[in-house]
Amino acid sequence: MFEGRPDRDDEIVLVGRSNVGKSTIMRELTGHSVPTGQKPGVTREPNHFDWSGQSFMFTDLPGFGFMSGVEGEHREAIQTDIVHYIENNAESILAAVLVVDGKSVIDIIDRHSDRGEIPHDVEMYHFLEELGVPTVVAVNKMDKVDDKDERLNDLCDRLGLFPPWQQWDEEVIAPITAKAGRIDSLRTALQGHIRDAKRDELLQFVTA
Ligand SMILES: Nc1nc2c(ncn2[C@@H]2O[C@H](COP(=O)(O)OP(=O)(O)OP(=O)(O)O)[C@@H](O)[C@H]2O)c(=O)[nH]1
Repeated sequence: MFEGRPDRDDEIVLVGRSNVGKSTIMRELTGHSVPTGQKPGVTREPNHFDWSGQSFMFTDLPGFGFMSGVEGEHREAIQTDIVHYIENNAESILAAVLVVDGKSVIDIIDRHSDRGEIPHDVEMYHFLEELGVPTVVAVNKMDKVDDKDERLNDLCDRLGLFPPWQQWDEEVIAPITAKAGRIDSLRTALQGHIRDAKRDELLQFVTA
């Protein structure tokens, strides 16, 4: 099990396959320097970061899926820990960011579907939906994608969202290039979810 969660009322979690750019996004969002690198699986334990001036924290969860040098069994255990972490802290999670690699996400999803498996990204998206955690899908590495609209429509299709993707823009689907600091759509989506969550909290307070 993961240990040492700081005592914060609210948090935003980042999940995604290894090497999709979660650490890079975290650095862009919070300004904190985190280990990033070519080697998949750099993040094995949750990393918690404060967002300057905010009362909540960001939690970068370990990458799931393939990790070089990590045995299948250990990989499974990390995945179980991720699911438990989200379940146990669902009450305090304001929003989740599911990060995917825009360049490879459709190929990876389809490869697993073709084998009769449920792709991790799709499973995670539905898991978060079932828990009622507002989720933004950050489609990273868009600098490597030529056919942006087609790719994003395909992704909507695989996640069970009706295309065109533009109707989910800045709420569910956020195309970004974290490496170049282009994450505005993610910021906008998160701000919207934080506002909604805070509004619900205040509503509960006045109706209690
Ligand atoms: N082309 C491109 N590369 C990117 C982008 N964002 C991140 N990368 C690169 O992708 C690689 C992985 O980035 P990380 O931020 O370490 O990924 P991670 O998801 O934290 O990886 P794990 O720690 O393995 O889970 C690095 O080489 C980054 O420079 C992007 O927007 N475009």
